[in-house]
Amino acid sequence: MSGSVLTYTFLGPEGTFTEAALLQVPGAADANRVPCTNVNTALERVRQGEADAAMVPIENSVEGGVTATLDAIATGTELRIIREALVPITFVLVARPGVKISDIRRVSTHGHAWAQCRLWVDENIPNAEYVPGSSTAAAAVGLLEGDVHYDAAICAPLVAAERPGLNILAENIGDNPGAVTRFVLVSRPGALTERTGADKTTVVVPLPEDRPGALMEILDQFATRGVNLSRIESRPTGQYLGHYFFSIDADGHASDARVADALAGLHRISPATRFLGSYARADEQKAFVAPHTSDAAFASAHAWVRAILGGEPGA
Ligand SMILES: O=C(O)C(=O)Cc1ccccc1
Repeated sequence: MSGSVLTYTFLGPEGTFTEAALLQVPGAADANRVPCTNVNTALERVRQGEADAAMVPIENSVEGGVTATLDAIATGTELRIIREALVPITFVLVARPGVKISDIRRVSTHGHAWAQCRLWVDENIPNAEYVPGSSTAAAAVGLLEGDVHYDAAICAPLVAAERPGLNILAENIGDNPGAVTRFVLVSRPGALTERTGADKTTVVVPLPEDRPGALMEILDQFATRGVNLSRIESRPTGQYLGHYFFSIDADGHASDARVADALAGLHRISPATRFLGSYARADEQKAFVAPHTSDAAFASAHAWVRAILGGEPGA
């Protein structure tokens, strides 16, 4: 970190979809942008205070949760999501000049990109072997750097456009034309981000063990308070077989009474529940709030209970 210029880490190198997400953050174009070879390193630099925030992929409309990110923010020193960004995803197949589609034996890219181009690969290069890459851009740049053991890469159109040494062999090769990836900007815990009225709250809830109906109890905390969920995923804690946590996105902000009440309920059921932040929704969609779950309804209910406890006649 240097002076007032912010430092952001991201899953690099230059040209990843993650960098495109970072560039949506106001001021990021003029900030210090530090590419990292994996999500863990990007987050660790924030934990160590070497960067102000990290942009990392968290959820894909085709492939689902990005497990490396879900796991990295669920454990270790606490972090906070302060912002989200949505990036439409389109893929191209690139190779060195002279290489034809029929020459391709091995293809490298990020695992999520490979998973999203399955139909095109099966139809056009069915015998191609997959070589895992740390990112789409790293796979593409590798082709230019020489001694790699693959003949083609799948990456963003921008990477190819910026590098004359890469030939585009096929465009729009993603199986789903509407594919979108959601990225989150992750910082160290600090003041809660401001409520906008169109917010999202992310929590990690370890599932209490040997308790019938524990998952239903967790979901009930949201349901009875009229809080809609937009993502729920179970992940193994990695400690032993059968031990899981749930990673959950809920509509609303921790300062909304219905969300705060749901958080308190989660803490009672599972005291190791981790609050990962409340932040503005990228699509600016406001949550539907039923009258009986509004802030006013909670305030009136709490006042009524206080009156009872104070020995006043109940209304
Ligand atoms: O590898 C990249 O470019 C990334 O930013 C990760 C990724 C890969 C595939 C889809 C969306 C994000």
